[in-house]
Amino acid sequence: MAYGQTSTGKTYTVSRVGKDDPSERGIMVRALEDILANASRTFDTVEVSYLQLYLESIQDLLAPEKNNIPIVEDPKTGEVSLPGVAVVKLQDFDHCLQILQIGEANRHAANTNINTESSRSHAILMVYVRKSLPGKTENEAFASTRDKKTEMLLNNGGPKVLKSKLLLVDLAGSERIDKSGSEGRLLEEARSINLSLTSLGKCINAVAENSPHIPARDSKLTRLLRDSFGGSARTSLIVTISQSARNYAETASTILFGQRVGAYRNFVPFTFVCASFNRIEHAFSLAMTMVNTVKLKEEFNYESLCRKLEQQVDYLTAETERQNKQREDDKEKMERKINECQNSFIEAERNLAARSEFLKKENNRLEAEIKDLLNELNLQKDRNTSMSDEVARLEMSLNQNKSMLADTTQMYEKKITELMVQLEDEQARFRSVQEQLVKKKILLSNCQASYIQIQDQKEIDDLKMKLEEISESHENAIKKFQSIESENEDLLLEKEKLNEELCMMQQKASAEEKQRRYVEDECAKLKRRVLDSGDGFEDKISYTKKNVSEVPSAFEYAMCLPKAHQPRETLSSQKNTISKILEEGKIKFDHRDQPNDLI
Ligand SMILES: Nc1ncnc2c1ncn2[C@@H]1O[C@H](COP(=O)(O)OP(=O)(O)OP(=O)(O)O)[C@@H](O)[C@H]1O
Repeated sequence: MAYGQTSTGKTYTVSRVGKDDPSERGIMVRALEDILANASRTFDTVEVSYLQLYLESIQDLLAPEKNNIPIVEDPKTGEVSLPGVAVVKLQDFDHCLQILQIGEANRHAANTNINTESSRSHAILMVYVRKSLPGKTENEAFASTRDKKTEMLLNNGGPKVLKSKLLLVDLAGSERIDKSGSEGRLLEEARSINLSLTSLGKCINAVAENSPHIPARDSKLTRLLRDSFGGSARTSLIVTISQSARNYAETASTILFGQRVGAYRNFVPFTFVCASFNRIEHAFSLAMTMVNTVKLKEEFNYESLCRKLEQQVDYLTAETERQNKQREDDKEKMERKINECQNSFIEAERNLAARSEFLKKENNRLEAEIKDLLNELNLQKDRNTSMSDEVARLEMSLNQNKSMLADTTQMYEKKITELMVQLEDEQARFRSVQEQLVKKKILLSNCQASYIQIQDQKEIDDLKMKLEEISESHENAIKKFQSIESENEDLLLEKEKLNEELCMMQQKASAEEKQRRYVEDECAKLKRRVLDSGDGFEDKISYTKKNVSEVPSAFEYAMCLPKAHQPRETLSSQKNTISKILEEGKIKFDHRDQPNDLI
């Protein structure tokens, strides 16, 4: 075990790997080198585990993900084991260096994580050596390498295995908490380290005093080292001390600890290593010298130590005064800063109040604006409703107009049919008049023929008179026929006009239908936009109104309302013409009924 104040060279002495320079190697490497050199590759195994104990938690340095490893003690043998911890079998010395390097790197990484160069954990290298001892007849080649003990075991019987364990412990540095001024996590670490070191000291004291109870359960460190106290175990301690006068108190307590351990009966060599020595070999030689010296206590000059301690007290008092003064200055500065902060706080509060006032006003204004906008929206909604009513009314009137148009068209068609019937009647009557005319012509020619035969002048005169009458009536009939023909032509023209008007009206009706659909679409769009937002609603309403206002004039035109006088006049003239024709037809009828001799 290496024990000593922090930064006095424990890690330097114990754990350094010194891969490239053998003189840089610590005790761990040197011990393993020695063990491997004396082990048979065929029959012996050398295994290692490398752990660190930080804040009462055991971490595997060869598999750092394994943390908080439990300690198990065999109640019978008292052997300590760590289930789950990595146990690596060493192949050769190079492999051993690799393993120790890995352990060192993981310990360094752990220290960096807790942001310190100093080791705040206890590092423990466990070396398990198993030496196979072949039976008497086996492998005589190894006879020369056997020592007395082996020989003795062999003489006792068959093959055996010699088991041994070496623990190399780099303890965390002890420190005086009041002096180091550690706080927070550092304080917690220091407490944990000091606690474990104190319980280590207690255990050693107990062993030294041959006490029946060893308080090994007080800390994990002592539980881990449980099987190293007493029994067949041997313990060596390396004590590291600082050469600085400032650390005399710690140095003294470290040496006292070493002295206690020195009283332990199983203790083997007692070693001092001083960090002021540059080479470890020098330190060892000094240690060996120290082993043979008398009690350490007698080595000390307490008067000079006392003087030096007094000097240290003076220095510390001056330092305390200096720090107090600096604290006073800092306090003044802080008070000034607090005042400044208070002023700026008051200013900020004032600004906040002004800002809050402004925000209140702004809020009121916005609320009023929202109210106006809501009113406007309601107004727009009303307008929208009235627009919808207007659209519905227009739709209704359009439907009515449509039905009226259909009625009018039907009426005109009926009239046309009637006029056609009348025309056909007139044509039939005209044909009968023509037939009568032909008959009368024949009659006239017969009369002329009979006139030649009539000698009587009177008869001739009568006949002449009758002839003249007949000719006259004949001419009248021709005239009437011509007038009927012209009326017939007029009627045909009238019919064509009516057809044209009907076509026009149908076209206008379809145009109106389109107009109506367009208005409906516009209304639907407007409804949708009104629902989405009230923006631009006024413009759309006026646009729609304009479009809608044009609709009735087109209807009026299409439906022959007051603007369209022409078709109505045509209709009355048609009626007149038709009644004329009917009268003429009646006259013809009357004529037909007259006796033939009168004609
Ligand atoms: N014998 C020595 N020769 C030269 N340098 C040394 C010697 N011993 C220690 N040092 C140096 O002193 C410093 C502190 O040593 P080290 O880290 O080994 O101390 P420590 O006791 O392990 O400290 P801690 O307990 O805080 O981890 C290191 O820089 C180391 O190189």
